Amino acid sequence: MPPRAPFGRRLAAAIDTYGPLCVGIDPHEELLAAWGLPSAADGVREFALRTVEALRDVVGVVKPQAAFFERFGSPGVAALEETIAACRAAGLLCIVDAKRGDIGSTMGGYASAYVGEDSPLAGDAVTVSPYLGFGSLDPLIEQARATGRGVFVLALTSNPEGAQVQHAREANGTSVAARIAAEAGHRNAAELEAGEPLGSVGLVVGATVGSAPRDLGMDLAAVGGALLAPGLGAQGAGTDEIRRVFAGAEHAVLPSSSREILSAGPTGLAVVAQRVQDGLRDLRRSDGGTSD
Ligand SMILES: O=C(O)c1cc(=O)[nH]c(=O)n1[C@@H]1O[C@H](COP(=O)(O)O)[C@@H](O)[C@H]1O
Repeated sequence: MPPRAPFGRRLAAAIDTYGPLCVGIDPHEELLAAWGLPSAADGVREFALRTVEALRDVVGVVKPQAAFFERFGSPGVAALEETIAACRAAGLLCIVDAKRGDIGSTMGGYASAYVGEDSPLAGDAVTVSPYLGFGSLDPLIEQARATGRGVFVLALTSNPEGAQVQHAREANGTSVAARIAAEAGHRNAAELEAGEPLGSVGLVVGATVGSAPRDLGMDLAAVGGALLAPGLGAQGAGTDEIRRVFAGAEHAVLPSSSREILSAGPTGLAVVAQRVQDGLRDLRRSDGGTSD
C-alpha cells in the first residue's frame, strides 16, 4: 500500500471541495519589492509562507516555482522545503514546479528528490519535461505512484516558443504533443480501471494554446490525468479561453495563475483568488460538473 492515497484521488477531492484553481507561488523580484520584502532567501520564504497562509480554505492546490527559490542557493532551497512543509500543514496540495527531465538513470535521482517518500523537496506532485523521450520519465513516474504522488508532463506549454518542438510531427504524422498525451493516457489506464477518478500522470497544457490540441490531434479527455493549465491571468487567458481549449475535458482542468493573484499583495490575494475560483466553478457547472 502506498503511504498516502493516490494523487489523482486526493486532487479530485481537493477540486470538489474548493474548486479547480491552482495558485502559483512565484516570488518574482518585482513582487518581493511590491510586498516590501528583501530580495533574499528570507524574502522568498516570507512571501511563500504568507501566500500559503492566505490561501488556506480558498484553494486546494498551490504550485511553488522552484527557480525563484533556487536563485538564492541553499537558503533559497531551504525556503522551498519550508514552503512544501507549510502546504502539508495547511492541507494544501503542493505541485513543485521544477520541470525536471533527463536520461532514465538520472531521473531515478530526481525521483528520490521530488517524489521520494521522505525527501524534504517532495510535495504532492512535480512538473517534468518529456523532451528526452517520454519513457525516460518512467523511473520518476513509478516512484511517484508508489508514494501516492503525481507528475505533470509538459505537453503544450503556454509560451509561443513551445510550438517549435511540441507541434512537430513524427514520420507517421503524429504530433509530438499528441504522442505525449497518448503516452500519459497509457500510464493512467490501470488506475482508471481500478476506479480512480484521475490517474497520477497529468499533462501541462497552457490556457493560451487556443485550438492547438484539436489541430494537433490530442485527445485530452482520454488522458485520464489532470490537465494543469498555466497562462490564466498575467499571460492573457481567462475562463473563456479555458472553456475553448479544454472543451470536453473541463472536469480534469486545473487552471493555474501566479502573478495576477500575487500582485494583489499579502492582504488582497485571497480575495482575488476567491474571485477567480468562483469564475472557474461556473466553468465546471457548464460542463455538468458537480463541484458546489
Ligand atoms: O509548468 C508550468 O507551471 C508552466 C508551464 C507552462 O507552459 N507555462 C507556464 O507559465 N508555467 C508556469 O506557470 C507560471 C505562470 O505564472 P503567471 O504567468 O504569473 O501566472 C510560471 O511559474 C511558469 O513557469
